[in-house]
Amino acid sequence: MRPKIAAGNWKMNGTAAALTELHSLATGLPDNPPQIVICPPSTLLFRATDATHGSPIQIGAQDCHAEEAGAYTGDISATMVADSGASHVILGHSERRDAHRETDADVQAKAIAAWGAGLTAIICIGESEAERDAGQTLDIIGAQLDGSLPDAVEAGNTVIAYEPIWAIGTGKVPSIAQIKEVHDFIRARLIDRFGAEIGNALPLLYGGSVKAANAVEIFAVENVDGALVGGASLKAEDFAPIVTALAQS
Ligand SMILES: O=C(CO)COP(=O)(O)O
Repeated sequence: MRPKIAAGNWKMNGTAAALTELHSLATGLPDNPPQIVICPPSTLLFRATDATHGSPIQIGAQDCHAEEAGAYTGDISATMVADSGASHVILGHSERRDAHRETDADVQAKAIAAWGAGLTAIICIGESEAERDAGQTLDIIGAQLDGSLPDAVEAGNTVIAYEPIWAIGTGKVPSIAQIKEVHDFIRARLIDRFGAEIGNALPLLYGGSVKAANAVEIFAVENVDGALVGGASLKAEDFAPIVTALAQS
């Protein structure tokens, strides 16, 4: 059985005042909560792990460098992320692939660094609107998967997040058939490369304008094991119903 995962990506949002959202979220969880991973900005990592200590909420970073230490002004290493008590790290988010020119090879190197520090890598892939319109979605997704995932993937060290770029922060969500098509494709590609045991064990998250209002139908899709949520993860009152929908799926 694959774990169900409700992950929140706070992006560049949140000062110390936002830590109260973690307390609120922790006190309102359903009886059998899924895995919950909140990824605040790196300035909050240590305090977020303190704030969620003893609760089922886990903490993740939004990026890490591929090197363990060195002259990389402004970056943080996987070792530093793990030192904060965080358990996960998002890698290859489309905003970093775009604004920071991250390539599949960069993402692959970062995943290896993340695993070396004991972190679970949440590896993001997704097509642009132009690529979808041109009928290239599965080619793009396949190439990103092939290039971003290292060979040494294991069931417990990696989560894949499918986030169509055109659905991020836009309120536009793919149809259920489109989500199913891509998730089934990813599952088949993973099984093809890593074998049935690992390929079937890797959790696949959908991301892009997930809200309480659409969570139930998205979580009903086969091969959707949870969500990577941006805007609706910032407030406990918005994220809690998504967590509950996943618990009940
Ligand atoms: O990019 C996302 C999560 O990583 C999705 O963001 P939104 O949920 O705000 O569309």
